[in-house]
Amino acid sequence: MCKAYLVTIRGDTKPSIIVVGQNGLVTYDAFLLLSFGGPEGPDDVIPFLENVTRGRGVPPERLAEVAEHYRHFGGVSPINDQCRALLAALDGRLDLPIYWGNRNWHPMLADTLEKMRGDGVRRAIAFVTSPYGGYSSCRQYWEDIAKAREAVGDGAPEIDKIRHYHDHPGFIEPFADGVRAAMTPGARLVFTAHSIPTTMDTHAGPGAGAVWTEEGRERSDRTDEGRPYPEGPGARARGGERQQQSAGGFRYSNQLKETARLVAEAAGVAEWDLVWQSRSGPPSVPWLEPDVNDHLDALAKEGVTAVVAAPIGFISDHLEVIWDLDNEAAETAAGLGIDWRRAPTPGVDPRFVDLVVELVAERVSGAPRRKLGEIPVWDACPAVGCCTIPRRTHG
Ligand SMILES: CC1=C(CCC(=O)O)c2cc3nc(cc4[nH]c(cc5[nH]c(cc1n2)c(C)c5CCC(=O)O)c(CCC(=O)O)c4C)C(CCC(=O)O)=C3C
Ligand SMILES: [Fe+2]
Repeated sequence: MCKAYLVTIRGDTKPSIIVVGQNGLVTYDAFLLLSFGGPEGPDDVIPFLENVTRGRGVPPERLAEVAEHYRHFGGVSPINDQCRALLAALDGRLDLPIYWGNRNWHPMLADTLEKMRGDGVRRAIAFVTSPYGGYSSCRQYWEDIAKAREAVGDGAPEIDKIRHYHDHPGFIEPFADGVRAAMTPGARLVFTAHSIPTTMDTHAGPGAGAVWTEEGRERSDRTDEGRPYPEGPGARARGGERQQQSAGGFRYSNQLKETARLVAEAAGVAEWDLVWQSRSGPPSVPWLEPDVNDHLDALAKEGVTAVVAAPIGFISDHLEVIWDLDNEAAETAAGLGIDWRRAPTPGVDPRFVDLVVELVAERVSGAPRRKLGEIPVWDACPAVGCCTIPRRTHG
């Protein structure tokens, strides 16, 4: 016996019907892999970059620079084959038909939802290829879903998004193995993640989102989130210092600090840094710092001669990993006489593939929630003001 409820899902314009099974769980009839997308050839590069940066105020010079990074790889982003590999690894593992849609390049999410509607899919559970909260890594995907559903119109499938998994053992353990294998005595462990504008971080998660009430008065929805995350012994996480003075937000940098701490603990490494990479904004707009290249400079001055980098901001070897780290940062390190090693990303490590299967099971059959950290996670956005930011990231 099933019950139907009328609910409003975050980001959706219309209320939708949720079918809840006997056990009180929502019933899904499809699985959706939701990713960033990337060009698949030289002609795709510019239109892809235009999709990524529409309405964000990214200057043409920055686009030309990033286009050049893609051209080093024949205009092909590695992210698509990584999605295909994950889909192949999931084949036969889920009791649901599997679909794939992207934010910025084909297969575009709206086309996928159209196909799903044609196949009779009513409600799907989506796995997003970013483990973290924040505007770019979470809320923007909710917005993409809402926009794609609107484009498809009547009968577009309802989409729920799987929770953040930054502290799931299936994400932590592959990184920890890679770090353990790469560490040498005296090497410094340096975690990296995509930099974001500091305002995006101060507004990440519930707590910092000021919302307008019906009376038109501004108020803040505050929860436990928003307090500075305690740093582990020996840890020197950089960036996001302003959280000491503020009561809200910081879900992105706080989750990254937690991931870093968990990976370091699992790998048995006492001293580590968390720094940022792939910044794209102008100097006039503050983004999370220090940049990994500046940090290498500082480490060289401290006398560090070996670095192990672990790109915990990414689930697989995105362009940011193979260009910004494996080329740019590696070159910086070489110039400073630093021995540079990079730990692998999870990719299709069997534990990471199991993580996807497990997170689906969590939602469809109430399997226990496995998480190693203390920062709470939710199945849906908990607050109206979650991760709101100014649209323009470049001033
Ligand atoms: C937090 C975060 C993630 C992790 C979460 C997630 O995975 O979603 C991420 C992932 C990715 N970012 C990617 C590529 C790009 N990001 C850009 C621009 C930006 N990223 C930002 C943040 C993030 N980005 C921000 C604040 C901007 C400024 C403009 C804006 O506010 O949107 C630009 C425009 C040029 C530039 O400005 O650099 C490109 C081309 C690719 C594909 C890589 C591949 O092809 O393998 C992936 C996985
Ligand atoms: Fe990005």
